Amino acid sequence: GEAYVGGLIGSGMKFGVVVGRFNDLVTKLLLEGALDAFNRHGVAREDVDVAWVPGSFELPVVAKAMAKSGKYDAVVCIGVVVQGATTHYDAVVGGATSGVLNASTDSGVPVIFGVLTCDTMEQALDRAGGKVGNKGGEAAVTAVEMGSLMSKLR
Ligand SMILES: O=c1[nH]c(NC[C@H](O)[C@H](O)[C@H](O)CO)c([N+](=O)[O-])c(=O)[nH]1
Repeated sequence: GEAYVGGLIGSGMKFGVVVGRFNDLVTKLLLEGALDAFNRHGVAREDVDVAWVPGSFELPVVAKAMAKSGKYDAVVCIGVVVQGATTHYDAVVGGATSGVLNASTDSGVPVIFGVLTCDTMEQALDRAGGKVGNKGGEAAVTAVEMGSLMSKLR
C-alpha cells in the first residue's frame, strides 16, 4: 500500500493567512513568525495572502472563503484568546475552534489552527517568539506539510 508523506518545501504553493486583530501585540508576532517560516520553507512572499479580521470569532468565515476559492494549498488561522482578560472566553474559543475545523473539513483544504488559548498574556508572548517558540511559524510549517500531502492524494 501507499505511504503518503507531505514534504516541507513549499516552493510554488500558495497560502492564505487570516489574522485576528484582537491582542494584536501578540498576533502581529505570530504573523511575523508564519511569514518567516514560509520564507524559510521556499514559499515566495507573493504566494502568501494575508487577511485581517477583528477577532478570532471572525477567523472561520474568511478562512472558509479562502479555502473554497480554490486558490490556496492551505490556509492558516492566527488568533490569541487570553482567558484572564476574556469574559466570554469559552464562546470565542469554541466558535473559533469549531469554525476553523468546519472550514477545513467542509472545503477539503487544510485550515491550520494557529489560535493561542492562554491563561495570561505572558504565556501568549512566550508562544509568539518567546522561550516556547513561535506558534505562528509552527502553523505555517504545518500548512506546508499538509498542502504537500493533499497534493499527493489528488
Ligand atoms: O481574538 C479574540 N477575540 C476576542 N473577542 C472578539 C471576538 O473574537 C469577536 O471579534 C467579537 O465577539 C465580535 O464578533 C477576545 N476577547 O473577547 O477577549 C480575545 O481574547 N481574542
